[in-house]
Amino acid sequence: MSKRRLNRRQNWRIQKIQQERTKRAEAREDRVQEQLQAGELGGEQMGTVIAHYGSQLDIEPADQPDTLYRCHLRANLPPLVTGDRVIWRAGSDLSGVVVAVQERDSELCRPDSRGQLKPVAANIDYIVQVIAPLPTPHPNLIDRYLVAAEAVGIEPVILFNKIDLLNDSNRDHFDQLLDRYQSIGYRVIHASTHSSTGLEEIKGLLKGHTSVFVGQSGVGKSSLINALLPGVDIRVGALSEQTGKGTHTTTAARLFHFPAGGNLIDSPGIREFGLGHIDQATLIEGFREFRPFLGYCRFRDCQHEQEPGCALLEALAEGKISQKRLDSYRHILSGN
Ligand SMILES: Nc1nc2c(ncn2[C@@H]2O[C@H](COP(=O)(O)OP(=O)(O)OP(=O)(O)O)[C@@H](O)[C@H]2O)c(=O)[nH]1
Ligand SMILES: [Zn+2]
Repeated sequence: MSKRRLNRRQNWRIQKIQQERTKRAEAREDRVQEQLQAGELGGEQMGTVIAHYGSQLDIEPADQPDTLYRCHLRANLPPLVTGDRVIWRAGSDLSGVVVAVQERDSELCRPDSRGQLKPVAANIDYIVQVIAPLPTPHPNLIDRYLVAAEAVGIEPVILFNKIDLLNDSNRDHFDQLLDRYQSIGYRVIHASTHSSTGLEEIKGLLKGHTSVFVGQSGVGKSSLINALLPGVDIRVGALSEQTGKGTHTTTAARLFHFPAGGNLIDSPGIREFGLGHIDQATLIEGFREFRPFLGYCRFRDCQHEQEPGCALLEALAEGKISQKRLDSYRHILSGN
């Protein structure tokens, strides 16, 4: 088949899918209108998006914790994500309709299958970056996560897990590494799920806030989450949904309540957050302690390499920023 015919055929298929989608949305909106006219819906109330399944959402009423209403969305609303705060109206049998969404304080985005950034969770207060003596963190990796958190304006917290694995040969290295972040102003918590160390401090920090846990594979995220959320098997049950084709595990984010207070939003996608592409301006501003010096170099296009009058190099000479962090910035910039 010619390329042109192939293209035409693809376009036709895409159009058809879009038409069907529109038709379904219209049918849903008709149903909502019917319910509204029949007076079947309760009054407006506040709620939170706990999870979403295609066109439907699980909404938790603000005054009825742990009860979920399977809701549709009014057609005029933008796509919603886990953590969104909404105004909704209850229908019968734990159903309902979302009628409005509140402005987000923050959002996490991930590239979709076509590489376009899409929000996956909203209203997050902390990005808890879990690191451990094993697998050994690459300093660049910590900085990458910090930059990613700074870029979305969410406070990062460094959770140093598996401290039971510290010994005389690695303790000094990690003390120095973490001191560096603490002196920049980041919160660092030491913990071990094996020896139940630091869990109370974590619970205290997370209380009253919504957090996500990120970090490389094997650092103990699941172990930590299971210790903080007893009774919820984070990897299985909670993340699966019933569909016509049987049960399948979705990668969509879900919000959980910690028994000690506060919320966790979790999904496999969120755990890997932060490793995507970042432009140069966002990258350098993501080094929090560099900010007071940015814009003060003699040359406007200063690359902070060896230029005279470089404010960043002066800050380095005066000990106001560390060589390690500057090296890390350069490494990430060069694509390493
Ligand atoms: N020594 C020690 N090992 C731990 C600790 N916490 C977790 N582990 C072990 O580390 C390994 C990885 O733990 P997980 O909780 O699965 O790590 P994860 O970060 O969820 O890994 P992914 O699911 O691959 O992202 C397991 O063998 C755990 O038993 C700890 O505090 N001390
Ligand atoms: Zn400079």
